[in-house]
Amino acid sequence: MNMDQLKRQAAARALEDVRDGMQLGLGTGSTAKHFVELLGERVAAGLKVIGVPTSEATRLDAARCGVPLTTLDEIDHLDITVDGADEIDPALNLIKGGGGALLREKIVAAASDRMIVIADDTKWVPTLGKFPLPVEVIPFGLGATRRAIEKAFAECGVSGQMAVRKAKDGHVFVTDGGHWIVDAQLGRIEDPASLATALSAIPGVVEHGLFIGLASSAVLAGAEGIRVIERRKPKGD
Ligand SMILES: O=C(CO)[C@H](O)[C@H](O)COP(=O)(O)O
Repeated sequence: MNMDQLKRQAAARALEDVRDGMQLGLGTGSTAKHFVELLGERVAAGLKVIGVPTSEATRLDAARCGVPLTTLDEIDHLDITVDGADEIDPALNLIKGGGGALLREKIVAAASDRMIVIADDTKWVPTLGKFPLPVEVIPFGLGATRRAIEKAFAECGVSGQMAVRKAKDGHVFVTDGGHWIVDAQLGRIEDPASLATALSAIPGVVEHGLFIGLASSAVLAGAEGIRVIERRKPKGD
């Protein structure tokens, strides 16, 4: 089975949790796209759901697949968000943003009762950080923001090259929100929660790709089949 078939399998497994009447967050990326397509087939067969897309790309895909859409201004919560990830650790902390949609993805995930992460099992890692960490920034004052990011990295015991993301045409990649992304090659992030807090405190940082405590479960498809991993909730949660 190739990688794309594994992604579709993970998406199909997540779809089993979707019930009539649910309000869904729709993720971004090649795995989430499978979910949107499969959801569209169920909608065509009569399933009643409504979705909030996490990017303009997903909005177009969902419309093409006949999935009814709304916004977080029109509804007050989401039942489930189904989204992909670039890395998933055993605590179900994530690196996301490889597709550049991290800001809307995090807003939508945070507005959801549950977030199901769908992926092929190559995304499962013991420690986050091999995948470059995306940090979404305001273009104004980028030099100062980069220095503040470097300081936050040093305080959290990580370091690595940073580069402003470029689009395929060589121009700077611009997010749906009109911001830029700095990708940081950190290698290993021993304490992702502390790094997330430090990055969130920097004025020019709009958002970062560390998703801490947001994923409820992960559906991982691999050669040996599908594994569903539930997040262990901290006491009192
Ligand atoms: O965070 C994301 C987009 O911002 C994606 O979910 C992540 O990059 C995984 O993408 P794919 O399913 O194509 O591997």
